[in-house]
Amino acid sequence: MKNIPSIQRTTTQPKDLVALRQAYQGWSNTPDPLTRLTRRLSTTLSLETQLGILAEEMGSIIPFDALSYRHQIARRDFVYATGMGGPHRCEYRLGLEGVCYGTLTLNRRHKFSDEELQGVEMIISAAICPLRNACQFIAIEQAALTDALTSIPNKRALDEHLQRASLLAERHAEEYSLILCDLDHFKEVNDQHGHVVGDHLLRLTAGALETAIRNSDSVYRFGGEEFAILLPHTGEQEARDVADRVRSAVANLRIDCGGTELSVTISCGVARYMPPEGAEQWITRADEALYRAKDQGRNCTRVFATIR
Ligand SMILES: Nc1nc2c(ncn2[C@@H]2O[C@H](COP(=O)(O)OP(=O)(O)OP(=O)(O)O)[C@@H](O)[C@H]2O)c(=O)[nH]1
Repeated sequence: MKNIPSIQRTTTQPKDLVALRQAYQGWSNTPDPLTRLTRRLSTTLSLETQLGILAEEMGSIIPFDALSYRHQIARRDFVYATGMGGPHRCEYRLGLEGVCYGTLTLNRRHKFSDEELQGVEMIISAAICPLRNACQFIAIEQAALTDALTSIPNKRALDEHLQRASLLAERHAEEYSLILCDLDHFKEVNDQHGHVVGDHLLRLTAGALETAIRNSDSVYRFGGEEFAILLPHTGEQEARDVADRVRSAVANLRIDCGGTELSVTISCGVARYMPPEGAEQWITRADEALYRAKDQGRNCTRVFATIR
């Protein structure tokens, strides 16, 4: 027969198996602190868990009073700290192949000796690759939850947060409201001024929405020209006030289109979470309220009214 590769059977050499068994026993029972550290670090991609392991293994060799780590990953500050400080400090910028993966600081009441500092550096060298992997994992997770055009959380992030909000609302009898906002006649902006201006307007709108809300609220890009705002501890009336504030923030935006100034409006639909409905039904009710706002003239807010 043609085109069938011949498979050559190889036999395992008993001596290889013996060597493997010995290596495994050495590896699993190793008292070598660097092997133990890297083995433990390789079991997780959680940066927080890795830093806990690093602090434990470091502390068993070089005692310290406090260890802290700081890094900005995907526009967010990641901070880890354990123990209470001391006046003596050694600080390391963790770099690999020209990329920084955070700053590690150790504090102690007594000065670090040169031998101890060398020890810290050896431990960091062994830990840097797993730490880099954990940082990259956070960045990838963040990217999957972020809208590439506006850099605000995307629909996937909204779905996750709505699920959590509906659970919390039921467990703690807390009020949550959702606003869906949709730019009015956005197609005309694209048609008349082009997609570059349309994209710019979407970015400006995301910024205006973020500025118009409280720190505890969050904005998401829900779809093309549609945004969502999740408001914890907020009832219908308060949510309507926020929606009106958002509308006026968007109406105040101005885009210079080479001599002419472009301005836009946005319509908003509000729905308070009604247990025990799920996230999907909650969105559907906010969408119904938005549909009414569009249908009744745009640039207005409509609330899916509930009876308490
Ligand atoms: N520039 C740009 N346009 C987008 C993007 N996503 C969706 N759109 C456009 O947004 C427009 C939405 O149009 P419609 O759904 O008709 O809505 P509208 O023109 O805003 O009308 P109303 O919502 O009824 O007021 C379409 O032309 C899409 O192509 C994007 O990322 N960038």
